[in-house]
Amino acid sequence: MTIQKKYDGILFDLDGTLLNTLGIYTHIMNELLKKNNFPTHTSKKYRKFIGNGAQNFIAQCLPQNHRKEETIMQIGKEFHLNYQNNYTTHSEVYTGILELLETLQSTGKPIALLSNKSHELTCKCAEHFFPTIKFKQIIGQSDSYKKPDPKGALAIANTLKLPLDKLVLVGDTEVDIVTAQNADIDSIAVTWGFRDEEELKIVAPKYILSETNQLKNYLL
Ligand SMILES: O=C(O)COP(=O)(O)O
Repeated sequence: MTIQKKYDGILFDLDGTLLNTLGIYTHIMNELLKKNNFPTHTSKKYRKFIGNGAQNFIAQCLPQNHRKEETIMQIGKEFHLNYQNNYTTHSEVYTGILELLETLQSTGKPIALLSNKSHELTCKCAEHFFPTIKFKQIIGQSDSYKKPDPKGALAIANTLKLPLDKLVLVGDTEVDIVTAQNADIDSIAVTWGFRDEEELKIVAPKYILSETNQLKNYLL
């Protein structure tokens, strides 16, 4: 696909785009499900459950007849606590991503993080997995921000002081692409994360890429 324009600022999704967290979601959730005598899932199944925040993730992991708010909140609390204690494990930066971020940084291109992982965990993961990267802004999920609400993307645009048509959001789920569309910025969908090309095509991202090394042609 030909690239129509280069961008002055980049908003990255975290899970499934920069960081492969499928292992930690699978590990923690299966432990919690076992503890509560609920059936566990394969990582292939978990892949589809991630992307729309912790509460939504937990609801989908539970058996249909146990999705009461009370149960979701209780398992959610334990999930968050376990994640906080183990966020450095069972997760890895996708090949080539750290080098790409370092190159973007060295060229002075501003980069930011916009995630539906809790704000606290998003910041911790950024610091641990990308210690050399100074993200201009990090926004994780909170009462104020949750993708696909465009508020987070617009707050980043404001911080970067860049017009919306100079920005692009790179993400791996339909929630990311719809967030970009809601904010009126371009999107690049990537297929190395938690969704397949067929699923991403439905929401019509501007570009779809299947390998991390293709990103530099669009971002640098
Ligand atoms: O917790 C999630 O829903 C995943 O977070 P993400 O927005 O970084 O993909």
